Amino acid sequence: MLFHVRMNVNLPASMPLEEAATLKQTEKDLAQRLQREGKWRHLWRIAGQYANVSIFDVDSVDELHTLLTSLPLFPYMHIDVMPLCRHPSSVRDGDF
Ligand SMILES: O=C(O)CC1=CCC(=O)O1
Repeated sequence: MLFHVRMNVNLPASMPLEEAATLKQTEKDLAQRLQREGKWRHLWRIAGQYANVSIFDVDSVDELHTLLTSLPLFPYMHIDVMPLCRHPSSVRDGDF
């Protein structure tokens, strides 16, 4: 199942820089592991914003929920999820 996910990150200004750096590094390590596993298929920065657009390929809504809520930055993100299905006019076979 494919999901389009938008994540807007909003770290509190009061957060110590070292704590923010550790959170970002932990997030990066997990995000890169999930990309290598094929779960996090696309990760794009939205230009000019501390936000990303991602495509996840997971087995269920529950798996997506577990994955998103386990992200180290989850407490500091606003997340919007859109489930995707195949467009009848698409020329791709789904393996993008
Ligand atoms: O910087 C972001 O958009 C939040 C984030 C998601 C994966 C990652 O490494 O950072």
